[in-house]
Amino acid sequence: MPLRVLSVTSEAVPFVKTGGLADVAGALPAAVAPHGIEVTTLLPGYPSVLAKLGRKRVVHVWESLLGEPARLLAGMLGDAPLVVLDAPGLFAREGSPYLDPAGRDWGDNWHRFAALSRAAADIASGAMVVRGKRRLYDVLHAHDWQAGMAPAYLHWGMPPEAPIVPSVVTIHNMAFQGWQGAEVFPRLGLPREAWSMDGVEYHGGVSMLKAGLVTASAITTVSPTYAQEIRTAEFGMGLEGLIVARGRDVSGILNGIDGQVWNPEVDPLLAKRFTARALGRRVANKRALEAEFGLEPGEGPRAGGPIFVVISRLTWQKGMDVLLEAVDHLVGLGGRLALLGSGEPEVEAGFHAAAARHPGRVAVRIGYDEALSHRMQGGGDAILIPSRFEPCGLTQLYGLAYGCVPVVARTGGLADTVIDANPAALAAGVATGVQHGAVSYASLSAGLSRTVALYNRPEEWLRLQRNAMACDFSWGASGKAYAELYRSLIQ
Ligand SMILES: Nc1ncnc2c1ncn2[C@@H]1O[C@H](COP(=O)(O)OP(=O)(O)O[C@H]2O[C@H](CO)[C@@H](O)[C@H](O)[C@H]2O)[C@@H](O)[C@H]1O
Repeated sequence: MPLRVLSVTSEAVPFVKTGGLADVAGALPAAVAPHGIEVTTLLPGYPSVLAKLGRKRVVHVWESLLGEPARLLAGMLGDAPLVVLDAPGLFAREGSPYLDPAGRDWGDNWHRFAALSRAAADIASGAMVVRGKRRLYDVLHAHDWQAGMAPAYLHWGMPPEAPIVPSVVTIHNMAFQGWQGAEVFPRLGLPREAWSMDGVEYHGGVSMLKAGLVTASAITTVSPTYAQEIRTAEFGMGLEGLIVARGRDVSGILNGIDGQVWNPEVDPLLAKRFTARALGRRVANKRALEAEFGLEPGEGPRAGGPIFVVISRLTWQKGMDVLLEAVDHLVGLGGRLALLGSGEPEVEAGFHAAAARHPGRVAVRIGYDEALSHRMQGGGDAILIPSRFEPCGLTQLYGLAYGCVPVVARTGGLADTVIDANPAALAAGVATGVQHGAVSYASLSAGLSRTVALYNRPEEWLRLQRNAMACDFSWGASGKAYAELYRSLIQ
């Protein structure tokens, strides 16, 4: 019989996505299935999720889940089981899973995701009856703060006769911790003993991420370097002491990418498909991208200069304010920029202003567009990721697969997945991209200059692209690593 894991997440492809968490949570079931693990995913019943679910089969009912009526609906995520928490009082809201129409966090997010976590603990401990038998899970896997309370409920909130279910918390982003004032504690349904420095209390309130980190059997994050970085004050966001204290239980497992979706040889979204051996075909995608973004076209394969692309949330984490400072330098080098993203209004406005300053050289699309992101990876020359911190990062992995050379800050998963084109790596013929130091105008500008110099040496650039495309960041090794972790917890 396969090992049963309940994966608890606030988003998962193909049902709902705002960022990389959705890609990873959506891919996890298929990544571990070859290793004898059956992952059931638990998602909140946002309207978009319920609409995609189709026929609604009720598999459990709560009269009161932290005060709200709720039911559990069954479905499928690919070939794996899915359960959806239908609690209209908490989740029947259109738009972003986390934000109200004005772009502010919903005021009851703590309640919404504590309820998701409470449901997860109940399900993992056998609340669901399948074919007359209680369905038990071997491991609960909680993603980010939205599921962080689930291990805490397993630890403090179960009746004595409940089975013991080990748990994993995966940190996809330490910057979001789900903090709320102390007044919510009595409404969480936890015993008083949970309110302590070694419990859910954090700076006089409740931290949902901390609650999970304190109580989970194991903690993972999404790259080995980030797993080290979060032990320090610079990256730990206040929780570094806890990470150090739990050091033996903390590990980093790199995210993988879905080779069915991200493969330029078969990608139906590209103007022209290509391979590492037939990179000449890639030019058609570059021309299409120029036309789509209104960038000055060039004649011949290298005319017009390199196109740098950005596909990103436009936030402080992603270093987009620094990129704004460096845009003039990028254009001065002969480069062009095509940006797709949305986020902080002042950053969006800054890029609009840069596009107005450099017509034909800088172009901006504010919004979210999955298909366009494929065309940009397939037609851009280099993808810029100047993050201040990056737990793993997925767009550099897509860039590698598409020969869109990653130009990245040397941090977190970016440091772990891109080989900098320094003299040693070039001499050895192993470079796959460009890394620059901690994000500042000076280091990013130097990285851009080095990239354009490489681009202007066509043979070296071709080598970079081919090396990049030869990298294997599919889920193989990481799926095995998660499977081994789950097994280690039930021994
Ligand atoms: N405007 C847009 N249009 C279309 N697609 C867009 C887009 N903006 C972003 N995307 C897509 O959203 C995803 C973003 O994933 P990332 O891993 O790069 O960052 P994110 O910070 O969201 O994730 C967090 O979780 C993931 C998963 O663990 C970690 O890799 C990461 O470091 C961490 O910050 C990618 O699939 C990207 O292509």
